[in-house]
Amino acid sequence: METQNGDVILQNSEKSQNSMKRNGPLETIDLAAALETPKDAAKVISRALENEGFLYIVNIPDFESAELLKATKWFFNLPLNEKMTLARKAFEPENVNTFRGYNPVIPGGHSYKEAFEIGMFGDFDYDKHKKKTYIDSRPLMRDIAMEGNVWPDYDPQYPKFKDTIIKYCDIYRKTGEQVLQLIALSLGLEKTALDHLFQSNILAMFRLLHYPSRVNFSRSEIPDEAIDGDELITTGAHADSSYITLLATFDNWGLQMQQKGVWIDVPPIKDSLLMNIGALMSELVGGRFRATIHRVVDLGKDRFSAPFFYSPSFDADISKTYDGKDIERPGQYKKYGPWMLKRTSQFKEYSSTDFGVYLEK
Ligand SMILES: O=C(O)CCC(=O)C(=O)O
Ligand SMILES: [Fe+2]
Repeated sequence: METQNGDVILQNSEKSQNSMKRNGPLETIDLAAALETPKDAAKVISRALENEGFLYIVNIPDFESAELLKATKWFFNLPLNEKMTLARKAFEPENVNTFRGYNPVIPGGHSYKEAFEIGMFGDFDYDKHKKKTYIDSRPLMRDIAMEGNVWPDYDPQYPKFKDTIIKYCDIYRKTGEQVLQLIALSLGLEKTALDHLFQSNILAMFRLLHYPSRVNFSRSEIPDEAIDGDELITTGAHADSSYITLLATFDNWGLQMQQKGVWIDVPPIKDSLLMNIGALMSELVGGRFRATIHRVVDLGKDRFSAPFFYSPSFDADISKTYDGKDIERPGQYKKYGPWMLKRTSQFKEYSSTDFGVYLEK
């Protein structure tokens, strides 16, 4: 397997010079070239999303994964008590940030990771927080979704953390905007046809991840659900929820995607972002594109990654497919925000979060 994987990574780095060709098991698009020849890139995107459901994006202006990795490692290296000052309220009841911030490792599940999550609404605003609307003493979902970000204290040893993260939010977001237009083209629409979903106040989420390894744990400390044959799982099999996911895996293996029921390694490619789509985007395109199931396995060492979930505005209308057919779904949510919060509240990390009982539809 190692030789085979080694071959794949070699092919990938060779081919990344050469845009829009088949790239080992996955397609690649060159983002800078896609601006020049968007129709060609759109064809690659639709072929990839109809088949594997994953592709690489390379040649992303200003994207240097080493810079982002440095910031990611710096954050997770902070002492736990410092990180806990940024923890979401569910993990640290004295804190006021409910939706964005730090998620510590939760022992005992297939998911074994810590995360720092950043949204698109600037810094945490304590005055706005105090003015939140409550119904039966529970905050409105809309207010939670638009919560700002908490940041670690300024560190003169590494003053660039916040600026670097904001810079990468911007790079990912621009990449998302460009990819969305390529997707619109690939559906035979005008390139700006889907832009209205992402007009303002987008609920995109940037997530830094650190997976500590459990390989040296005793068997009794590892839950059965984290074991699949020889593999130790650190993020269980799932499809992403929302629209477009852009993922930096840095130089790490560990990501596996399911193809025809078989788990396939997704090799790292330097300075690339992996792209896949979530279940909602799959619905929006009438099932034409796949929201591919994937998981992460324990590599026997610390693993870092940085996904960005490029998600639309709270009020984006999710009731119809791109070609105007009604979408039937449990709960009949018509707007993205309530749908997303309902879905998020079902995840273990959010099980103790109060998302409010007032479900706008
Ligand atoms: O860490 C990774 O490589 C993948 C993470 C992932 O699938 C997710 O956060 O949805
Ligand atoms: Fe995922």
